[in-house]
Order: sequence, then structure tokens, then C-alpha cells
Amino acid sequence: MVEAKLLPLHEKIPRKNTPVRLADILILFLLFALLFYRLSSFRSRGVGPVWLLAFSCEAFFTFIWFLFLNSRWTPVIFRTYPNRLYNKIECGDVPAVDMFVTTADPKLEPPVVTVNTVLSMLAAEYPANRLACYVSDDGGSPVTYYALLEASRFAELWVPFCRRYEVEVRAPFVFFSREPDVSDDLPASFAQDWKFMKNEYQEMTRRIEDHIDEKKVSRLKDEKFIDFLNSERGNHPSIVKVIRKNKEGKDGIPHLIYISREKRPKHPHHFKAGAMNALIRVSGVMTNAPFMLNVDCDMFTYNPKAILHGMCLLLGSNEAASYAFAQAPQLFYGALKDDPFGNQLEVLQKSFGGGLSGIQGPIYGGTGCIHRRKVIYGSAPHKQDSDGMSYKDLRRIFGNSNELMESANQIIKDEESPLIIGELSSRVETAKETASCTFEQNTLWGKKIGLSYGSMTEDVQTGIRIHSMGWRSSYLTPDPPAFMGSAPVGGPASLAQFKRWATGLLEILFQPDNSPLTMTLTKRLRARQCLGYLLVSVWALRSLPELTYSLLPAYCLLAGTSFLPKASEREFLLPAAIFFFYNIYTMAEHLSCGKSVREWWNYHRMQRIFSSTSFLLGFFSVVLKLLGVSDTVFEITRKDHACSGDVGEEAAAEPGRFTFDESPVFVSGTALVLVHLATAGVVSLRWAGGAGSPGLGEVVCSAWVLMSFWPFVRGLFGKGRYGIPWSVLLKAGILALFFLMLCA
Ligand SMILES: O=c1ccn([C@@H]2O[C@H](COP(=O)(O)OP(=O)(O)O[C@H]3O[C@H](CO)[C@@H](O)[C@H](O)[C@H]3O)[C@@H](O)[C@H]2O)c(=O)[nH]1
Ligand SMILES: [Mn+2]
Repeated sequence: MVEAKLLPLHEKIPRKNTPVRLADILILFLLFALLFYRLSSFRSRGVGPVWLLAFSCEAFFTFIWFLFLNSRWTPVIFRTYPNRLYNKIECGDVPAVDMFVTTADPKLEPPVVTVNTVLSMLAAEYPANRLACYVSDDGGSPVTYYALLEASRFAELWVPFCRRYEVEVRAPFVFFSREPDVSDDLPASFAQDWKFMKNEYQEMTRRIEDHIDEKKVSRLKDEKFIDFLNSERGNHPSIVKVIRKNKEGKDGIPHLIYISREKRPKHPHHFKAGAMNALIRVSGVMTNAPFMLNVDCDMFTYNPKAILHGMCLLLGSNEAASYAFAQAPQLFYGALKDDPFGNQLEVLQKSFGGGLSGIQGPIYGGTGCIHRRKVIYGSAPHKQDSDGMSYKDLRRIFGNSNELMESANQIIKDEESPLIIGELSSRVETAKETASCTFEQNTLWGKKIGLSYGSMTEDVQTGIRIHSMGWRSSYLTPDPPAFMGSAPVGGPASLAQFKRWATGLLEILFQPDNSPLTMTLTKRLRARQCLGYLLVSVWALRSLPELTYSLLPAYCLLAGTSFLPKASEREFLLPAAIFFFYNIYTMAEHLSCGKSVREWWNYHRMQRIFSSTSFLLGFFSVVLKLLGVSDTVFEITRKDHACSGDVGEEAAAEPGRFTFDESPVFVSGTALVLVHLATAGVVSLRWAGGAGSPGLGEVVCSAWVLMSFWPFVRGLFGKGRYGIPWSVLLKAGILALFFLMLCA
């Protein structure tokens, strides 16, 4: 028998994908043929503005397709074998992991959501004395702190209960949403314990919801809340509170620590990246684990062995040692059927994440990721710096805290041995210092170490920095999935999220010391990985050709010209074939991932909507930032979660129906729909009046735009939040009129 410890902890298996490659190439070939046809037509019929525009858009689409093809050319899958780690666990030989949860606003992110996430982390299957859970609260709210105190108390019952009955999903709201499974192999006590626990859980959520008002919490007159008395949101000193210490060893409950970093109105706080850096420093002086797991407040552990699976990717072999981090895909629990807002991106993540895994590795997605601390501290791959750094360097890089410098030096010298730091409580004052808003001044935080600043997608930016150092990354895809979060519901939240992403991704492209382009030329970012990053970096730029291409059919129908070959010409088959194969291809891909045709259509149509709305605003935000007019802001996504009693009003009557508000993000989409409706009217009138029949290609395209933007068409007639507000209609109307005049 092969000895257990000799068996690999993970395997990286190339996936066969010949049919996908063939389909990718076929479409690329057709796109090139179309471009070639356009070029040769310039010679025969001259260069008109309409065909030139069409050609430019198609050239852009071809480029995108090429990037797409590159990203999925050599997919691999990772298999992990956590059982092979049990030897190590028995000897107490597994590395410590610091777990970070970020939350920022108890109104948009209900504390019950955060509490469920925290409980699922505390109950992880991993030696409890190797774990510490740090919650960063950018809201600085006593409400969140109160909820965590409750969570800590409940954990005393919950964690042993999960271990005793090997509970599968350890976020209580999931567990109690199903009827208990009373199978024969469970002890007779289970049914009774289940009832008791459910009751305790409900009591706890009731108390938390009872204390959702900050004033009520402050009135509790408990000295625990003193720190919050004179603090207001955005203006308060650092608060660090040890809520619970692990006293009972490896079968106990991990440490739980609350942090609210210092905030002052005049100091930029760098949103989530700033919060993460405070977490990294505070944990650095308190437990200093060599690995760090970070999740958003709504992203609970779905697979209790998630960390074990992650460790299988990061420990054991030379190959594992080259992985900077293990990233899990962002999957969603209890999400709406058929993904009406097209924001779950499961199919896309599978192809993109699996594809990049075959190059340098998946991108860092900001949540559900286990990092090696030394990577975040700037260490290069396969380099053991046994001497560590000089005091002067440490101070210049990490900042003026002896404890932090010392702990950072430990990490740089030797990554896997956990550092035993005395009493947690004795470190609180030091921790507060490192969480102050001036601590980062004249250090490399946000530049060379920690999470990088300057982009709304700090995650991707940081990932690029890491890959540029020559590190690789791995994809954490156990079955069941490691983590699950909540996807935004409704039009405003979904479009705002994609706007933020598009903004952040484009911001990166324009940062000389972070842009994937320069990183490939000057550092160790692989060329194909760079192309992979480009595929998402150009989201905001995609808005221009997408919008242009959706306007072209309307323009041609109104102006009596065409941007496609006539249906009677042989070349008409080219765009027709692209249209046909592209849609069949994306549909087949969805079906092969077990998705419905409906879900494919929702994905397709939301892609068109995002491109012409969110991405466009993202593009403008970046332009304004580059011009120095206004800076970009991180707008937090509202979490309508099954576990928070009040399912937001968005999700009320018709949860899958598109909703609107007065945000400018709706203007371009509304204008587009108005233009096409007007076009349909004019063209039918003309046709009835005996004018010649309009071009088939243009008519199909115009109808396709209306079908894709159907939520907006419905929005014209909807009531309340299902209707497009007057202010948006007015702005869109003016734009549409302007365009119609242009066509006349
Ligand atoms: O000033 C802030 C703003 C946000 N957050 C936290 O950041 C996380 C992500 O925010 P959310 O509003 O949920 O944004 P999403 O669009 O869902 O986030 C995705 O995209 C972000 C980048 O745009 C990444 O940071 C996230 O990890 C990734 O899940 C949440 O836990 C927030 O509490 C803070 O801690 N401080
Ligand atoms: Mn989120």
C-alpha cells in the first residue's frame, strides 16, 4: 500500500476540449472572413461612414473573440484530496489560517447575513486552534458588533452541534431552511437537538433584528459598547475587540475578533482594499497565520472542508508552492431561477476560471480566496529568505510598528510555521495602532504589499500584481462548492455592480505600474495570461462598439441605407452564419453546464444590456477620473438574503422582473429602445405606404435589439419601480430625438 503521505494532495488535470476549440476557430474564421469582405468591398464601393463604423465594430468583436478563445484554449481542472491531510491534522501539523470577513453597512448588508457567514467559518472543519476569524466593519456600527456577540454565544452550541452530527452546510439559515433529515445512521437525540437548535437560532435572529437600531444598542448601557458611544460613521478611532478566544484547543471554537479601522473624513480609506489591509495588519500582530482566507460578508462556507481543500492546493508539493492563492468561483445560494439578471455568471466563470487555470491561474476575485500571507507581503516565488529583512527596510515597507515588523519578518523568513503570539488581549492596543488611518503613510501598503489601491476592482488589480511577480494561482472547485454568496436582485443593483466592475477593470488598464500590458513587457505576467486579463479589462471599452452596432440597424432603416450585405447577395450568409453559430454555441455551452435555454437567453440579453448601459457609464467614470474631474466610488451592493427576515422590497412581488430607478445608468438603454421603437413605426408606415421593402439584415438586427432590451420595453409601460422614471425617460427621449434627427 502506498503510504498516505506520499499521495499527492491535488491533481491538475487537462480537460479535453476539441469540440470547443473547433467551434471557437470556426467563429473566428467567419469573423475574419467578414472583415476581409468589408475590406475588399471598400475597394469596389468606396469607404462610406456606415460601413467603416460597422467594420470597426466587427474588428473589435473579432479581437474580443480572439481573447475569449485564448482564455479557454487549454482548460484544466483541479482535484483535491483532503483525506490525505488527516495525518498532518492528527499530528497538529497543519498551518494556521486567518479568516477575514468584510462588512460595511448594516442597512445594505443585514447583520444576520454576516452572522451566518461568521458561524459557517467558526464551524469549519479544521483544527479550531489553528483558526481565527476577523470581522472588519467599515460601518463602525454597534449593531454589527452586537450581532457578533450574539453569534459568539450561539457558536458555543452551534459548533459542537455541527461536529457531532457532521452538518453539511454550516450556515444556520441554510441548515434550518430544510426539514431535518432523520436517517437511521443519526443518533436518536438528533431530532430533539435539531428542534432545540432551531429554536435557539430563531431567538438569536430575533434579538439581532430587535437591535437593528443603533440607538437601542447604545442604550444597553453595557461597557462593551463604550467604544461606539462617541463614534459616528466615517469619523471614529480604531476599534478592535476580542469577542472570543479559543480556549479549548483544536476541538473548540476559533478566535473571533471585531475590527473597525479608524476613519476620518479627510483621509481616503480605499474602500474594501483599505479594509482588507487593516485586517491583514491587525491579524499580523495578533495571530499572524501564514494563510489568509477572505470572504465578503454574504459569502458563507458551503463545504465545511473548504479550507482543507484549499490547503490541498497550497501545501505539499513544489507545484503547490508556486501557487500564490487558491480562488473559488463566486457561486450563489438561493438565487433566482434561470438567473433573470444575468449576474450569476456560472458558465462564464467555469470557462474563464478553468481556462486561465491552464495558463497562470484564475484571477483573484475578492472573495472565497485563500492567500499565502508572504505573497501579500511581497515575497517572490520559490525564494526562501532565511535572514529576513533589515529593520530599516521592514519599517519602510510595513510601517512603524515593531510588532508588525517582527511578525512580517517571521512570515518572510519561514512561511509555514505558525507564530505563537502571547495573549491576544495584550495585542489589542498594537492592533489599533496598525488600524489607524495614518498608519499607511510613507509605507508600501496599497502599492507593493497588501491589496492594491486605485481601482474599484482591487481584487483583480492585486491578482495582476501577484501574477506579475511570477506566481501562479489555483482554482478551488470541490464538490460541494466551497463557498456561496448572494447575487444582487433587481435592475439598479445589478447594473451598478457591473458598472463598478467595468470601471475598476478599465482603471487598471490605465495604470502604468499595474496594467497587464506593461506587466507582460516588464515583469513576469505571461503573455496569454495578459490576454486573459484583457478580456475583462476592456469591458468598459466594449460599450462603444456594442452601442454603435445596436444603433446601426436603426440608422440604416431610417436613412434608407444598409450596413450588411443584401439578403440576395451570397455574402449575406457570412453575418447570418456568425449570428447563427454564435448563438447556438453559447446556448450549447449553457445546456452542457446543466442550464436551461431560458437561462442562456437571460445571460445573452443581460450581456447586451450591461454592455450598453453599465459599461458605458464605467467608461465615462474612468474618462472623468483620467481628466481629474471626479474620482470613482465603491457603491456597495444591497444583499437581499434569504436569511434576513425582510427580503428587500426588490424581491417582493415579481422577483425576476426588471426594476428601475432614476440612476443615469438607465438612460442609454432607454434611448436605444425608443430609437428602435420609433424606427419600427416609421418603417412600417413607409412600407404600408408602398415604399420598397427594408433590408432583411437590418430588420432582423433591429428586432433582435428590441428583444434583447425587452426589460426596457416593458419598463416603458410598467408602474412603480417596474416602470422607467420620468426623469430618465426625458433624458433618453432627448437623446433619441437627437439621433432620429441625425438619420433624417
Ligand atoms: O468601503 C467598503 C466597501 C465594501 N466593503 C466590502 O466589500 C465586499 C464586497 O462588496 P459588495 O458590495 O458585495 O460588492 P460585490 O460586487 O458583490 O463584490 C465583488 O466585487 C468587488 C470588487 O468590485 C470585490 O471586492 C468583491 O470581493 C467581489 O465579491 C463586501 O463584503 C463589503 O462589505 C468594505 O469592506 N468597505
Ligand atoms: Mn457581494
